[in-house]
Amino acid sequence: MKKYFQFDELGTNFKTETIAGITTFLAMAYILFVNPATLGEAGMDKGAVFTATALAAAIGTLIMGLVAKYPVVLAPGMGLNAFFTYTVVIGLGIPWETALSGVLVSGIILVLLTLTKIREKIIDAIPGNLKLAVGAGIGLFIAFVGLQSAGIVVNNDATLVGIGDLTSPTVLLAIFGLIISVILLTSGIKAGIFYGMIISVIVGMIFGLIPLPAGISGIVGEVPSLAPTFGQALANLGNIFTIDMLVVILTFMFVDFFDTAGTLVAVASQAGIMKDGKLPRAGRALVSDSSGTVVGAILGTSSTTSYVESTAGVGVGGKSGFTAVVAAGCFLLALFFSPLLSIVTAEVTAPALIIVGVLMASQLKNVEWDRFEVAVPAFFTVLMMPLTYSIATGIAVGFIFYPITMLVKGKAKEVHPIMYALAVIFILYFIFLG
Ligand SMILES: Nc1nc2[nH]cnc2c(=O)[nH]1
Repeated sequence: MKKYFQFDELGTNFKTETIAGITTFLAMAYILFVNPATLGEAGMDKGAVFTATALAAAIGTLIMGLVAKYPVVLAPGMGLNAFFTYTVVIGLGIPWETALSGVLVSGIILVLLTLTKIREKIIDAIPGNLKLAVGAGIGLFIAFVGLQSAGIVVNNDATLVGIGDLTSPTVLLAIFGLIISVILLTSGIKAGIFYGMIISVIVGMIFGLIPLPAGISGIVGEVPSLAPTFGQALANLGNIFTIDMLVVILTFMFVDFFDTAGTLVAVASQAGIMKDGKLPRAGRALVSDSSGTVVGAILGTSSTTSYVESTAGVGVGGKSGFTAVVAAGCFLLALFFSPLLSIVTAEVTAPALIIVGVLMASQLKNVEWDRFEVAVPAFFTVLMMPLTYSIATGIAVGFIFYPITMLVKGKAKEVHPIMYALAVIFILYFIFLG
């Protein structure tokens, strides 16, 4: 095993890798509760989504650890679960079953694009600044969703948004959870989000905002049935042939594509496994990521993706695929803790959304802001995602601005032909569908 995971070459060992795997798991365990809460709003069965989330995370992560041998942990992403629920199901009125078929198709296309090496070519064609901006913009979008679900940001008819009722007990509980998580993370406790949630639940129970669990059966229990969601993605494939679904599938693909590219580079650089500025075994890592999406869609969850929180485990020394294998084991164990779903409410999960926003937005530091021709498309990509409540719109606006500013700056040759093609596609998208 030591040899398979190249412990000696990487300068790591069994104990460090195990601690790293547990650390990353704890840093992202919130998704077990946040994902059912978010997809539940789309009408999906929360128990089934819980099981699908844990299994998709475990299977995707196991493939990443064993095949690509990266210390990267996967789970259903918070950018795309919000897009799935709020834009696709609630906004466009598409049934969740059909939306799951869209996730499945996006995953299959991504696997095919990777196997044919087209995916790596497109990743190379997109300027680094825009890849960073997409990741950061998704972060802002997630944080905005979190602020709303906490009741901290609310509708205002004059200004569109405003501050919520800060005397409401549930809003106060969310603010308390946010502050506690921030304090823990700032003190260097990697699982700060997770511990913050536990503390909020306890405080919520003390103040009567959250029901007490009924003994041990309120904590540990049977694995919830997958029956309500399993296979729906396959059964509804016939419903995806509409223009709306075409745009939805392209968005799922695009977002997963950029998010994964940015996250893999960020985690691999931190782990010191980049070679000559490139990802070793890039194809394997990308296929592992997309396979997670395919498996997850069949089980019953929105797109599975590589998590920025993997940096938590890498921060404590994780370097090999064994870190991922340990985290995958933790997700399997977590399957037995579904009764906790009823006590992890929106006020408890909202801080997680807001803090993941901070983690993802940190990529902004690497954007070349002093180059105006780059700053403009990067800025619009980031800003338009929360303001239009659409990740796709953010990507589209940024990608339309990029060739324009570069052309005017006399740098037309630096823009890859794929980028011109994408700009035209996005302009057509706004004309005909916007
Ligand atoms: N990269 C990434 N990390 C996450 N952590 C939680 N959600 C996400 C996501 O959608 N993408």
